[in-house]
Parts: sequence; structure tokens; C-alpha cells
Amino acid sequence: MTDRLPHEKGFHVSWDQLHRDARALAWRLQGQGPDEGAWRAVVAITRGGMAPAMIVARELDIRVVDTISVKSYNHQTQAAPKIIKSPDMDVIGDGTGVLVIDDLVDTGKTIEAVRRHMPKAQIATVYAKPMGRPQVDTFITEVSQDTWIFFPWDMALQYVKPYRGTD
Ligand SMILES: O=P(O)(O)OC[C@H]1O[C@H](OP(=O)(O)OP(=O)(O)O)[C@H](O)[C@@H]1O
Ligand SMILES: O=c1[nH]c(=O)c2nc[nH]c2[nH]1
Ligand SMILES: [Mg+2]
Repeated sequence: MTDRLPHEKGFHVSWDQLHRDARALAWRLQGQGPDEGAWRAVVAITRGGMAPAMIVARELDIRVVDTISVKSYNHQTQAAPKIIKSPDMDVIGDGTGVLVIDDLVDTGKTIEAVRRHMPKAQIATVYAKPMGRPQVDTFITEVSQDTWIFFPWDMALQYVKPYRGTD
């Protein structure tokens, strides 16, 4: 178990926002691959990386998509990251020309484990916190370390009381 700062703030991301930010990530990565700017494959870090990876693969016309499963969090508490499913190493190799996508980097421990697996891959996240930021090659939006990011798949629309009550 790792000691973690309390999360004083919440950053709530809608599907629409996630779509726009993942598209911005694809835009930034476009033309940066080693083969005339193209990327060979996308590897999503499950599960949070799957939606952004799909959007990036769609925008950059990458048809080879694989996953790596790293388990470390149980709700907001972190344990040592463990790779419980690897991508097809015959296809992915050392990661040259491969884009690894995750929704966010927080402490950087998940990406540290992934990088050991695919040392030559380009690792990109949509969101980054300062502690993990040095671990990623590319990201779109930085949020403070004491912020918990809430993703659309963890939320639901619900009624909110008006500021001024009428009863
Ligand atoms: O930089 P770190 O401190 O390692 O944290 C970042 C990781 O934590 C979350 O995944 P989680 O392990 O909760 O699994 P999930 O994607 O299946 O929700 C998030 O999606 C990142 O993968
Ligand atoms: O949904 C999430 N939001 C976060 O801010 C975070 N940090 C690590 N893992 C996380 N999962
Ligand atoms: Mg994850």
C-alpha cells in the first residue's frame, strides 16, 4: 500500500470532454511515429485507457490495437502494480512504433511497470498529475496532485438542488 495525499478536489470529465481531449492527444501524436510519421499499433492500458485508445486509433487510422492490464488501485487506494495480461509480444516487440495510451498518470507507477515491458514505446495519457508527469512522453491536460479525476464511466447524471430553495 502506498501513502497518498488526500484528494481535496474533484475534476469531473464528461464523455464530450473526454472525446475532445483524446482527439487533441491524437492530433499531437499524428506524424510523430518512426515510419514516415506513422504508428504501427496502439496498446491500451486497461481499463481506463481503452476509450481514449479507441479514439486515438480511429483518428490516426491504426488498425492494430492490443491491451495491457495493470492492476494497482482498489477505489482510491494503491497497491504495487501487477501486470496481469500482456500484449502480443510477437506484434509489439520492444515497443518501437507503438503508442501506449492511458487515461491518466498519477504517481507514475502504472506506467513505470508498462515501460519496463515495452521500453521503446511512446507513452501518452490524456491527463497527468505532477508526480507522474515525467513518466509520460505526451499528455494533454495537467491537474494538481490533490485532485481526483472522475471519468464519465464512473458517473451518472443526477438531480442537483438549486442554490436558492423555494420551500
Ligand atoms: O500513475 P498511477 O498512480 O499508477 O495511476 C494511474 C492509473 O490508475 C488508474 O487505473 P486503475 O489501476 O485504477 O485501473 P482501471 O484503469 O482499470 O480503472 C488509471 O486509469 C491509470 O491507469
Ligand atoms: O479515476 C481515477 N481518477 C484519478 O484521479 C486516479 N488516480 C489514480 N487512479 C485514478 N483513477
Ligand atoms: Mg488504469
